[in-house]
Amino acid sequence: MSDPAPLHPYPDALRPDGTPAPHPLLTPVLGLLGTWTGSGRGGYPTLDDTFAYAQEITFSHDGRPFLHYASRAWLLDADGNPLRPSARESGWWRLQPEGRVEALITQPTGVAEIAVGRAADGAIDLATHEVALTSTAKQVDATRRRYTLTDADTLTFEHDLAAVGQPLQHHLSARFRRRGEG
Ligand code: HEM
Repeated sequence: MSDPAPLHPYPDALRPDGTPAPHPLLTPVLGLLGTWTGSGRGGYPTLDDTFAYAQEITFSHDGRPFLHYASRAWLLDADGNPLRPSARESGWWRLQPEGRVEALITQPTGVAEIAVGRAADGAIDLATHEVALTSTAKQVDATRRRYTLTDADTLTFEHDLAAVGQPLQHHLSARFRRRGEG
């Protein structure tokens, strides 16, 4: 008789040289695979102060031409200690020919973004195609996200935001190091 609760037979891979082999369309984003941790600073004209935060990001794949993306951030106090949980999001980056990316990203704040862009030469640039909001979400009109691999183990991130009546402008910048496995 078969096991009623079998392990998933197709676990996600966090490395380009793991199993399953990445789909060829993932070639322009292979450098992102894995878990990244780092910290950054953010702000917005509507906020009294800028803030410091830490963040963990994971990109994985299951052999098909999309990445699973998950991010969790937490705010830091002036001494760099955790203050409280902050933004979370997760989604799917669908890779198309010539490094074109279609990303679907959802947040627990009631925001669902579809972003489009391109991955090339270690940089991924995504801009909003459409935003859907739940009835209680804050107004978010657009974002722009730029990820840059400055070397194999270092990732930088810039995030611009058009929201709550403000035009597109800086919300976040961060720098991450690849977290070793095991
Ligand atoms: C690492 C990721 C992020 C961090 C650490 C972060 C942090 C913050 C913080 C600290 C605030 C001030 C309110 C509060 O204390 O919670 C804020 C406000 C806000 N953030 Fe972010 N955020 C992140 C990502 C995003 C993303 C991806 C979006 C939109 C797609 C976004 C949209 C907003 C909006 C709309 C506000 C409200 C501004 C206002 O009402 O004045 N944030 N964020």
